[in-house]
Amino acid sequence: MAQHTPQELANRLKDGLLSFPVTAFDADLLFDETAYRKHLAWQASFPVAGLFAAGGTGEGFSLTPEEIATVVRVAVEEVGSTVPVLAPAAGNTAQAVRNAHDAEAGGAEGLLVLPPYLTEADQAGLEAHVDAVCSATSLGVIVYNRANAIYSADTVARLAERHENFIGFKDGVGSIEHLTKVFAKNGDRLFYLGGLPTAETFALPLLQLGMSTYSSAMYNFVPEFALEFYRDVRAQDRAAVTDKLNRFVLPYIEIRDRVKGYGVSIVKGGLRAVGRDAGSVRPPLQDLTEQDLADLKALIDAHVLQSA
Ligand SMILES: O=C([O-])C(=O)C[C@H](O)[C@@H](O)C(=O)[O-]
Repeated sequence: MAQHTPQELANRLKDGLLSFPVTAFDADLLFDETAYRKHLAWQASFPVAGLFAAGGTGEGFSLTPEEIATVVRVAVEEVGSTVPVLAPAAGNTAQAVRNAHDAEAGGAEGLLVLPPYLTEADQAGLEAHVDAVCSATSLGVIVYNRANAIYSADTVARLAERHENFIGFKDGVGSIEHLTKVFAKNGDRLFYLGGLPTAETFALPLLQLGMSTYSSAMYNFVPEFALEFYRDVRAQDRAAVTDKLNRFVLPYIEIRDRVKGYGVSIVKGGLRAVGRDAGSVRPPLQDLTEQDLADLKALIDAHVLQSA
């Protein structure tokens, strides 16, 4: 049973950093519950506003619906008493609705609707997809605007009008024009979170567009740095943000961009580099090469851990 109403959840999430934990796998790439619990307990020992289990960084797209239900249940058991746990609603509409039911039964506080797989989709279809998820649950629902799921300002407004439990808009595209339209039309009815790869890169400019928070993948392995970065963003301390971008974030995305899919792999690489291994990524992703991992470790050692 959720402890927050959808509006309470929105209020809690909008003013703090959001954690998107990796899903730990063992040597056979099966869910490693012990390692996952250990990772979550560490993640929740810092002041984050919410924890999104089996999101993008959590390789939700590589998990079966049964695995997603298990991962979410385990996250709620492990950290749900201290931080709200949100679950993915992924894939086709039937699967997303099933994820919503499982999440509610497992004690999650909210849902993130991930883009459906493969097919192109336009507004009426996307609206029907989100309608189905919102109607299937009393949990707060956030849509992830990315890839084949681009929600127009009007679609967002209609969904917000119809569903009290529709609470948030997460963006993974970064179109200033689109975000301006969505925010101008929907204002404070929703909260807005940045979800571009390595969201720190865009956090300060997106704050001006109404995005008061973001999903931090790097929070997985350098939580104190990520929280300090978020504080600098919210204080609009441009000098401190620029210093951290130059020192760590921009060299980090240079490594991330060496191979497609490294946006997730580099996070598991970061955990390996700081001695908190959560296993390999599942195909179609691939692990960092030895050289890329060594470069990442040197970067973390020199510019994050030294100054922590
Ligand atoms: O679902 C997810 O993991 C994401 O939103 C992607 C990342 O958290 C992204 O914001 C990042 O890489 O910082």
